Amino acid sequence: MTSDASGAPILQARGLTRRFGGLVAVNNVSFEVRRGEIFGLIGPNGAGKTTLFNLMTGLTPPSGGALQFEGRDVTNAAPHRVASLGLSRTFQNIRLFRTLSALENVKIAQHTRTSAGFWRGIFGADRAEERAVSEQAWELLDLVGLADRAHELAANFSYGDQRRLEIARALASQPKVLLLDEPAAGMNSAEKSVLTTFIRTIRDRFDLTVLVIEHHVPLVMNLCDRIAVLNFGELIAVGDPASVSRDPKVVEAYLGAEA
Ligand SMILES: Nc1ncnc2c1ncn2[C@@H]1O[C@H](COP(=O)(O)OP(=O)(O)OP(=O)(O)O)[C@@H](O)[C@H]1O
Repeated sequence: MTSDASGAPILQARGLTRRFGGLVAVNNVSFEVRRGEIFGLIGPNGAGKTTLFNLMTGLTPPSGGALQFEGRDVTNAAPHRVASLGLSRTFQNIRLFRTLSALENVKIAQHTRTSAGFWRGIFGADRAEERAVSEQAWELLDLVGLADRAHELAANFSYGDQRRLEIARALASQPKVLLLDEPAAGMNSAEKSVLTTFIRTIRDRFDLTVLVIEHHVPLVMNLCDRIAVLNFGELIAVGDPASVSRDPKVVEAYLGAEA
């Protein structure tokens, strides 16, 4: 894990709250994420994990509280602003362009951050720019093990492969923080164990901070530097995997239910 000279957190949530009518999906949640760490977010179904990701990426405005990214207030920032500052994510329900190839999916994500823009991502930019974008896209596909299937339609990929393609696409925008919403969903056990190594590799290679929502507890315990546990919208524990897994509140709320 790396940290900047000041040791300041890269992300800081203070009292984040989101209500949907009478339901408090995220209730007064405060935590800090350190630069370079792999930070897990776990909790039972409906605990508020995805809502918290949506609050952090501007998809859902908070009902209360504040969020800082690298010391900047991003509490009410729109998704494109959050993305341009360096937060990129994948989704629990995969959001690929299903009728485009793997390569085109990655290229479009690259063009959303270049001056060329989204449409030139589809219709083509100038030669030099196109070559650079293409090289990076192939590199990312190679990294996620999909280079040999670059020209296949995303719709034809297995769940596991679609999730890897989503990660390649999220990396294409060169984020500082990568948020992964259930990256192991739909993966078999061999793919899950490869995933742990893979997430560590991309963290090191791209100097990333990684936040991960994941239901598969052994994977989270093995992968994460620290873990936050949500239950009914409230943060009930934050700490290293060993201390969190021993925490009686966690055992009762979540791990106990899994046993
Ligand atoms: N747009 C919405 N409108 C109303 N209620 C919502 C909305 N989004 C989420 N909720 C509710 O907020 C609560 C938290 O949902 P959320 O999806 O954040 O939980 P989660 O921990 O990600 O669950 P899961 O593990 O099942 O994905 C749930 O009760 C859910 O039904």
